[in-house]
This record gives sequence, structure tokens and C-alpha cells, in this order.
Amino acid sequence: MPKPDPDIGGNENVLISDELSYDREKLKAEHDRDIVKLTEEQRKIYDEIVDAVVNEKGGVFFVYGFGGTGKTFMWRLLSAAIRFKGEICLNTASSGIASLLLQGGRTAHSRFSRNDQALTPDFLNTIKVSGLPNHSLRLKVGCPVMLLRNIDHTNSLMNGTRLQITEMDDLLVKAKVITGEKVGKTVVIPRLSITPSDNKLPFKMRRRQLLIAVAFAITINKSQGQSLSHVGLYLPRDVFQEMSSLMDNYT
Ligand SMILES: Nc1ncnc2c1ncn2[C@@H]1O[C@H](COP(=O)(O)OP(=O)(O)OP(=O)(O)O)[C@@H](O)[C@H]1O
Repeated sequence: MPKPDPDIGGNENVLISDELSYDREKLKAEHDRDIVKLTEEQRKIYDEIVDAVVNEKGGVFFVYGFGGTGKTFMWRLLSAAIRFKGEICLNTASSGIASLLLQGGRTAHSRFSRNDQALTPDFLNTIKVSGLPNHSLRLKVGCPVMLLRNIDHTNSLMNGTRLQITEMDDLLVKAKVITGEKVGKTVVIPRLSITPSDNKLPFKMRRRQLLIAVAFAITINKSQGQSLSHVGLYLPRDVFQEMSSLMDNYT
């Protein structure tokens, strides 16, 4: 009896094995042939993006230009530069036609729905989206938290209500309301299944979690309508400087 090939199947991530199966020598030859053709402008973009990848700087780059000015040409070269080194480059386009222009290109929809199985729980647990509680919450009795959804209008348990944890159980927490009309009231917050309302993810996501986030600080929007005796402001940028230069521009 032939034995099954141990390299086939198993738990291997389909997406990763697909992306690592390119002919690296051929890609390198194509890359080396075309890199010398880059215009000065294309080369500048190429260098900046490759530098961000190689040195793990990360970043989001928006490349624009008139039709036929070489965006796809450069993108193919960038993909080859990453892939011939044995690294992964996921080419994703918004439409089927656009995805055909890129080697190994897929639409975002097809890429991610086809690989639902390849999205491991570990990966899903790292996702942080607005309105969705984090997978892991570090709570302690006494810590301030904020509700992330409207749970019970009559009891003022609304998105943005602040509470203080008073008791913790495996599946729920008890907390005291510290803002709004029901200040002082103790409420029970259960775990609920929730789908992000503002979902920019290209797949459906649902998480079962307490609908709260630790809130030692809140955004200015969430603090609306509250009279507070003491306030500390966190201003990571010099907004006053920006305001004054804006005013200069308008006067
Ligand atoms: N530096 C270059 N050297 C040689 N040929 C190039 C170069 N840049 C682009 N080309 C060629 O010019 C043509 C148009 O380029 P490309 O398709 O990349 O443009 P584009 O900006 O993606 O266009 P569109 O916006 O219409 O999709 C292609 O045939 C491409 O191979």
C-alpha cells in the first residue's frame, strides 16, 4: 500500500503554501531584467517600499498616477522582489479585472473567503476593530470600563456609559454605573456575541465577549454632556500650535 505523502494536507495553511510555491529563480531573473528599466520616479517608490518591507518598518503607501504610467509594472516588480526572497506578498485588488493584472492576484473577497479556514483563531484574536471588544480583556475589581454597545436603554446602559467593575465571574461581570442618570446603580454585563458595526474586514467576524473596554481615558466625543470636576487632557500633538497656524492662514 502506498503511504500518504506527509507533505500533503495536514494543518498547513493553504494561503502560505500557495504563496511559497513560486519559481523563485524565474522571479529573480524577471526582477533583475526589469529593475534596470524603472524610471527615476518608479525607482524612488520601489526603494521606499522595499526598504519598509526589508527593514520591517511597515507602512501604507498610496501610489497614484495617470493610466499607463507604470503602476502595475512597478507593482509586479515589487511583488517579485519580495517573493524571490521567499517572503510572502498577498496581491489583492478591489475588482476581478484588476486582480488579473497581478501575478497571484485575487479580489479581496475571494482571497479572504476562500481562506476562511486559513484564518486561525490566533490571528482572529489579534484583530482590534472599533466597536468590537478585544479578544483579551485585562480587568480588575475597581477598574473603570466603558460600554461599547447600547445594551439597555431604560437602564441607561448605552454605548459610552462608564462603569466601575465591582465583581468578576467567568461569564459575566458586575459593575457600578459612574456616569449618566443611573450613577451608583449596579448592573450585570454578560458576554454577548457581537459583529462589528463598522466592519472594514473582508470577512464576517463574530466575537463572544463582554461588551466593554477598559477606559481610564475617553475620547472627547464620549465625554460629551458630562460635568467633571477634574480633567486631564492627553494631547499627543501640539494642537495649539496647529490651531494658531490655521488661524494665521485664515486671517
Ligand atoms: N519603466 C518601464 N520600463 C518599461 N516599460 C514600462 C515601464 N513602466 C511601465 N512600462 C510599460 O508601460 C505599459 C503601461 O504600464 P502599466 O500597465 O504598469 O501602467 P498602469 O499605470 O498600471 O496603467 P493603468 O492605470 O491603466 O492600469 C505596460 O506595457 C508596461 O509594461
